[in-house]
Amino acid sequence: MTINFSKYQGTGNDFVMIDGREREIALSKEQVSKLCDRKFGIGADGIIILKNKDGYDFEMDYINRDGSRSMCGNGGRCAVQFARQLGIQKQEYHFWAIDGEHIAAIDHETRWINLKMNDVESVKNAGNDFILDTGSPHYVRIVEEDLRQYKVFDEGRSIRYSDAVAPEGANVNFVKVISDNAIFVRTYERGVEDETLSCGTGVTAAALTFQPHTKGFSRVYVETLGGSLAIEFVKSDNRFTNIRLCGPAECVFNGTINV
Ligand SMILES: N[C@H](CCC[C@H](N)C(=O)O)C(=O)O
Repeated sequence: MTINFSKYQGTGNDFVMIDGREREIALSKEQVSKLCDRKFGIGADGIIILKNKDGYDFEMDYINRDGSRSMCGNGGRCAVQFARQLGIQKQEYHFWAIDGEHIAAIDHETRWINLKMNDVESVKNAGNDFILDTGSPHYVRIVEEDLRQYKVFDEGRSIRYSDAVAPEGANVNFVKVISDNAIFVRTYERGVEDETLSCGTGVTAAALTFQPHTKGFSRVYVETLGGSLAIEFVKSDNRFTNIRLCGPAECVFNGTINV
């Protein structure tokens, strides 16, 4: 199958973007793996297929490189930018994803995309750690040591396959607090089965939980290995609403591939 694609990245989390609006794109696990392979393929953490959806500007179908599906926050920003590249020009984008409806807008000054994430109704405590779903399942651990030296892969993989998050598993986020409104986050991603340079739903989960006693509106600045992001939200009791994941999304190159 010959596929035209665009390679996008959102703070270093990278995706093969495919326009599936006029043509049904059905990829096998082997084809997904090949496209994401960093030596034998294009190289990406996952694939995003844009589809038509009645009542929405588009539907975003995110596939991890192991073939599993989930919502993807960085991917959602890239999908909006890709839709604009395809000629869907809107002030506000309404799209459908595996976890429901999302609204997004492009800030033409900063060129950041502000993506509304679905509400988070509860956070589960696991010892001093947190478990929550921000469109995909997340485990959040706040660390005291130097996060740049931390064994993210080993520790992350161990938690990802632990009973604490069985049977679906979870993405695992390690958080170093910088200040009362800034954190540094590194993430082991389920479905990629490695650390990624950033994880959108992950930094959202980290921002919501690193200060358990906040109330009302917060804007948290997040540093990742792949770049900077900001997360806004309103907290009341253990519920989070008006969650916005704000950050860049850029096209790296366009191409054609046989897979
Ligand atoms: N690997 C995640 C989905 C992608 C999450 C991440 N890329 C993001 O930006 O939210 C999972 O299967 O739960």
